[in-house]
Amino acid sequence: MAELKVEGRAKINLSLDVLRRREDGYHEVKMIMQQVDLYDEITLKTIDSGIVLDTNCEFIPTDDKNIAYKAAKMIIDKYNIDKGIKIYIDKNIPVGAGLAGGSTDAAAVLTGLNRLWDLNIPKEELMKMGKEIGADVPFCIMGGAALAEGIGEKLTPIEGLDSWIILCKPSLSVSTQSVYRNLKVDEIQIHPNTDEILSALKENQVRTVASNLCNVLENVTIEMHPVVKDIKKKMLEYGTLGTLMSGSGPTVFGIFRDYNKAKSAYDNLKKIYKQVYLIKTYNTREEEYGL
Ligand SMILES: C[C@](O)(CO)[C@H](O)COP(=O)(O)OP(=O)(O)OC[C@H]1O[C@@H](n2ccc(N)nc2=O)[C@H](O)[C@@H]1O
Ligand SMILES: Nc1ncnc2c1ncn2[C@@H]1O[C@H](COP(=O)(O)OP(=O)(O)OP(=O)(O)O)[C@@H](O)[C@H]1O
Repeated sequence: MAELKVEGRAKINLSLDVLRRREDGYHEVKMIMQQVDLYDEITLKTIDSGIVLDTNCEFIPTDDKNIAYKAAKMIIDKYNIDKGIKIYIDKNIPVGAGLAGGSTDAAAVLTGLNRLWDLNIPKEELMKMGKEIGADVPFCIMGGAALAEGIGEKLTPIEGLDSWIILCKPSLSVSTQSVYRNLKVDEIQIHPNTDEILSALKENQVRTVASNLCNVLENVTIEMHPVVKDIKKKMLEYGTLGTLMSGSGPTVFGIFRDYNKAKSAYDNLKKIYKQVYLIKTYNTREEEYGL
């Protein structure tokens, strides 16, 4: 039986601005997304019929509530596939962390099944399908780094950041919906300078990117979970160039140019927090794999 392994990478938000609340409850955003080299490994195996999902992670559903399952169902229904699929998710990305862990699994299933079953679905169509599953899914399909607008689905590929990243997640999960719900768009005090970050990225000016990091959801999550602020403080104490909460949180990332400084900060954070990762940004786009 045909089998394929696909990697689904996590993302961080170098900036996240919210422009307005829409009638449907979603928010119009303007954000800079960057993939990082922390990934779930998804194994896809063709079976006679049905969708079977299994994982090494006790915190995610294995039925149709798993968005990777939803992605497979969407492909099977839309393209009248007369086969089934067995999905195994080897999870490395923390769950409910602001790192698009679920979205990237769904994206990996969409692109993976397209390849496994030679469906030749254009990338734009896969991204459209992805948007129906979640706002972060189209970016996870595109990969690399992008300016994201609309609800996050209008993507412009950009020059990515080349640096070491430390991710530090406190032992709690955050519901993205509750963070957006608690955001008062009219009362946002400081908005990111998105253009400044974009031009710094073009020149690979890591320091300028690091000093302009800004996420308007950060204070909402800090209000609920002050530990996010503590981690940011520690990151600065341990020498990061800049630190920010990713997405709706609660994961905090820190940017480092120098590996030795990053390693020393990692060792120190590891003494306090359980989920700490030292990784690099990831800038290879999926076109380079011929997906
Ligand atoms: C916080 C980010 O991760 C930043 O990249 C995204 O904006 C959220 O992306 P996501 O988790 O893929 O979002 P979805 O799964 O589509 O939506 C989860 C919930 O977040 C809220 N949501 C999401 C995206 C958006 N632009 N506006 C919103 O208000 C909605 O209440 C929605 O019910
Ligand atoms: N394949 C999946 N991986 C992780 N979580 C999933 C998956 N499918 C469904 N979920 C559910 O989605 C919720 C959020 O998980 P996820 O890890 O995607 O959050 P996140 O990292 O905050 O994502 P985002 O940054 O896109 O908001 C969890 O409650 C989880 O049970």
